Amino acid sequence: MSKSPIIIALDYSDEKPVWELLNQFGDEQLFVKVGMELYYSCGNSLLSKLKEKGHNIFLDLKLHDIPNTVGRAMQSLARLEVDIINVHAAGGCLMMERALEGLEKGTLSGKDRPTCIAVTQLTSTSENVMQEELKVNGKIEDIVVHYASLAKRSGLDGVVSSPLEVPLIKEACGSSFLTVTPGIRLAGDSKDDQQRITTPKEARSLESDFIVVGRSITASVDPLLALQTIKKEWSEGL
Ligand SMILES: O=C(O)c1cc(=O)[nH]c(=O)n1[C@@H]1O[C@H](COP(=O)(O)O)[C@@H](O)[C@H]1O
Repeated sequence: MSKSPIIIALDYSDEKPVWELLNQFGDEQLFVKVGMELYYSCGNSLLSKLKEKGHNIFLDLKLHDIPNTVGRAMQSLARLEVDIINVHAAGGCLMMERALEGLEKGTLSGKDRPTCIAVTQLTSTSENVMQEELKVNGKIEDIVVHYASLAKRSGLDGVVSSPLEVPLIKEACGSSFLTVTPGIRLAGDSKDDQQRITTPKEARSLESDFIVVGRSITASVDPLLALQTIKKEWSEGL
């Protein structure tokens, strides 16, 4: 089964709106993202139901702790058999290496290890905030590429970044190093709290592997039309 390049962020705090949204897409097998808000409310039972429906899952918990804790947490999470899982690259190489080891240990025999990716700089972070609040000096694209290189060196499969940084990441880490890119908006949509954004078409042109889309679908008056528009734009971005 080929996985959809469009990952729908199910940013809800209970199950009801999840099924109200997904029912609008009929029997289509989707790639969905379960983040902290939904996972902390609905837990593993929801993941099982999503899998039963044939959906692919990105479990977005953005682990960031000491290497031992992250490694052991990943060992537990591996048993959930999700497709993608993530950490913060800011935790450093040892933490990312332990994350991967934990995932490998926890993956049930005969099953695939979840793809493990690292968040570089959140798409809600502007260069100014990164420099002034986080006291990370440099240009944001250089920092993103640096974190991507650390993730690659640690053996991870890819990173989360804005589409804007994808060409530089691919140049530094190779074309097969995965880029999963939130910060996606259709023309005319509100930026909300996002800072580094593109349209789906621009993201494809910049060679993102996957786009993560939340509010452009979930807050739309017509989520089905929004998804169709995103798919059309994606196909035009080649
Ligand atoms: O890891 C993520 O998925 C993520 C990383 C990042 O840098 N920026 C980011 O927006 N995300 C997630 O992507 C989704 C974007 O949602 P919208 O802004 O509504 O499209 C949210 O669920 C965020 O948690």
